[in-house]
Amino acid sequence: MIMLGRDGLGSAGHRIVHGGMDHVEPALITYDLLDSLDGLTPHDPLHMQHNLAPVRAILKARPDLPQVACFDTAFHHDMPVEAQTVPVPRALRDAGVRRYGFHGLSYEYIANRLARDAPDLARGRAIIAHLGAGASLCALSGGASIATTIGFSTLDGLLMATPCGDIDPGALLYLARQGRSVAEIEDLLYHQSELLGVSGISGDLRLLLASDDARTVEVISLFSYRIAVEAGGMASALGGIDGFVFTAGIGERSAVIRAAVCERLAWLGIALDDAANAANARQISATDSKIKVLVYRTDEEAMIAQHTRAVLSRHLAVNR
Ligand SMILES: Nc1ncnc2c1ncn2[C@@H]1O[C@H](COP(=O)(O)OP(=O)(O)O)[C@@H](O)[C@H]1O
Ligand SMILES: CC(=O)OP(=O)(O)O
Ligand SMILES: [Mg+2]
Repeated sequence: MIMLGRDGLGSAGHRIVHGGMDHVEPALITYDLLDSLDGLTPHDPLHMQHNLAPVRAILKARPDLPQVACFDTAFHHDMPVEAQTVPVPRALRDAGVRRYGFHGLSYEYIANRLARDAPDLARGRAIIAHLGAGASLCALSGGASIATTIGFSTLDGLLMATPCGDIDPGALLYLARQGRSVAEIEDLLYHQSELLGVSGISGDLRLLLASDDARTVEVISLFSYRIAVEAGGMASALGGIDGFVFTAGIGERSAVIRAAVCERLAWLGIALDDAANAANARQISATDSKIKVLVYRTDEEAMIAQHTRAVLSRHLAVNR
C-alpha cells in the first residue's frame, strides 16, 4: 500500500504474511530485514515471494522511500505456549518449528472494531472466522489471540481456495515414498488442493455456489463442516464463547455459507436471524440466540496504514 505525503509519495506499507520468530511487530524495511524475510520464503512459498517482490521493486525505483513491513503472524505472537507448540523435539521448536498463525492484520482490525462497537464482546470470548481465499479461525479472548487454526505455514486448518488445510503428515510421506518430489508435493499442497482439488472445478467459492454441478454440493458441505469442527476446537480453547464474527470475502458476502456454519454450530447456542443473514446485516443472530453472531468487513489496509504511520513517526522521533 502506497501512502501519499505532502509532496507526492510518502511511504509504502506492506502486508508480509510471515515474520518468523524474529519479526513480531511492524518494522521499517532495511536490506538486513529483507534478507531475513527472504530466509522465510520456504515457510510459505505461496505468499512470501509475492509479498517481497513489490518491496524490492520500490527499493529499486525509489530507494529513498521509507517502507514498512506489517506481519500477519505478529498478532498471534503472544498466544499461550500450548497454542504455539508443535510436538516435535525441542531443538526443532527452538529452531522455529512452531505454530505462528496468520491473517493477523485482519484479526487485529476486527478486535479493534469490537472494542469500539461491542465492548462487552471485546472483553469476552469470540471466534473470528476470516473466510477469504485463505481461511482461518481465531479464538479471541479479551481482544487477544489465544489460538488459531493456521500454524507453521499457511497450509493448515480450514479448507481454502487452493492450499490444502489440515492434512495428515503421513499422507505426505506416502506421496514422497511414491516418488513425488518436494516440488511436486509443494505444488499439490499449495496450488491444487482444497476447494479446487475437491471440487475439480474452481477454488473460487462464488463460482462453486453458482454452479449446478453435483460436486459443488460435496465441497460446500465439506467447507462448512471443517469450519464447524475447528470452531469446536476454538470454543474449547476459549472455554465457551460469547460471540462469533464472520469476515473476509466469503464471510462478509455469503449468506449460504454463514447459514451452513451456524446450523452446524446450533449446539453452541447459535440461532440465526435468516432475514438479517440474507441482508448481510451487521448482527445476524436471532434475538434469542445465546451467542451474538456478527458480520464485519475486514480492512487489512487500514491496519497497514496505521502501523506504517506509527513506525515512521517513531523512526522520525528517534532520528530527530
Ligand atoms: N458473494 C460471494 N459469495 C460467496 N463467495 C464470495 C462472494 N464474494 C467473494 N467471495 C469469495 O471470497 C473469496 C475471496 O475473499 P477475499 O477476502 O477477497 O480473498 P483474499 O484472501 O484474496 O483477500 C473467494 O473465494 C470468492 O469467491
Ligand atoms: C495467510 C493466508 O492464507 O493469506 P491469504 O488469505 O491472503 O491467502
Ligand atoms: Mg484478503
